[in-house]
Amino acid sequence: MSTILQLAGVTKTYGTLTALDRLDLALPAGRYVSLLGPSGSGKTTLLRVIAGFEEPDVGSVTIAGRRVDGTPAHRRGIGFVFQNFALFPHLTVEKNVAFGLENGEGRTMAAGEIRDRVRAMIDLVGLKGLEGRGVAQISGGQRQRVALARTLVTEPRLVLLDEPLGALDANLRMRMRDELRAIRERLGVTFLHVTGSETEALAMGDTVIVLDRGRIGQIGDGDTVYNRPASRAVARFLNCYNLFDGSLEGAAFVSAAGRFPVAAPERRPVCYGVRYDRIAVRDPAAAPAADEVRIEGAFVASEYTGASVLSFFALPDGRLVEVEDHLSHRAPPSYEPQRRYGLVWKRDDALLFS
Ligand SMILES: Nc1ncnc2c1ncn2[C@@H]1O[C@H](COP(=O)(O)OP(=O)(O)OP(=O)(O)O)[C@@H](O)[C@H]1O
Repeated sequence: MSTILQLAGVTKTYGTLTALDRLDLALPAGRYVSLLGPSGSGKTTLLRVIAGFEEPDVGSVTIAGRRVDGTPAHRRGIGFVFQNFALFPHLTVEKNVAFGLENGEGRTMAAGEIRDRVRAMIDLVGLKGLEGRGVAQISGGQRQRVALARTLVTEPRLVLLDEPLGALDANLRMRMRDELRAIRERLGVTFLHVTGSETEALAMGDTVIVLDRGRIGQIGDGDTVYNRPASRAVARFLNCYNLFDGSLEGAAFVSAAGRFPVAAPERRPVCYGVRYDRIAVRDPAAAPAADEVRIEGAFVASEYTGASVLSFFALPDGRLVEVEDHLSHRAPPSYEPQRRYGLVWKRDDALLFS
């Protein structure tokens, strides 16, 4: 598979702050890539460096085999879609989409060809019939599609999307996720999509990149990142793991929450993680099976998140353990406030981080 984007040793500092730290990255062509990371981890800086709005202090940026650092943004063959997409309010949907083709540098496309390409793109993003509307007379989701069509019509090889769904309500956001994936597949280009939402990143990306303090914390398919986060920092960011700091003592990992038996680890772990949805809630009198780990916690509260229920249990030292019940698997749980429960998971479901 060919590489559409390659970064080698890219560093970007602002004064004493290192936003990107000797970052290496190679992206295969024709993929949906989600870029995820905590606030301040460098996501926007990375997009700006790729786009050419910022130059790296050190390192190179190569797009489709051509080194582009030092090349102005508009000559890099990249498209952008941002959250606050500024459409031209006085122009129609069709004119907005045509803008880049009619006004782009060095373009000499015949009017008929422009019209055909614009119409085809409007069709592709699902706006057929709205060509003549002003962009003030269409919905937020439709405006988002105009912004996308306007970018895609110039046939970029790489499209950078910075929180493009951030301004949409939850329902529309879900629909647009599917549409963005479908549109990308039809065009066969690479999308690099920055999102603050781990569920969005895991749901949308063929490849998921997690940035951690200006470096790649992990890159892999969504399943791998979700099931096997590469570090404590990545697991913490995914927001679906209970993490216990501690150390190995013989055949157990010992933390303030208890002694958890472990299989012999390769390296000395300093953190033990168990995913919210790997924990079963049992009667406190029930003994665990030989391959299970068990602690006790008092039920505090539950929170519905749509497809699942998240329940919080307080351990004796006051820290909270989170348990997720997927509603497709069973009826919603009902726990008694303050009552103590056994919290049980399989020993082999736990992850150790060194
Ligand atoms: N123009 C700038 N001048 C100074 N510092 C900056 C500038 N742009 C970004 N930074 C700093 O660089 C670091 C990375 O910022 P960046 O915006 O890339 O993070 P991010 O992952 O996109 O965060 P968020 O999710 O909050 O948007 C932050 O600490 C930020 O304060």
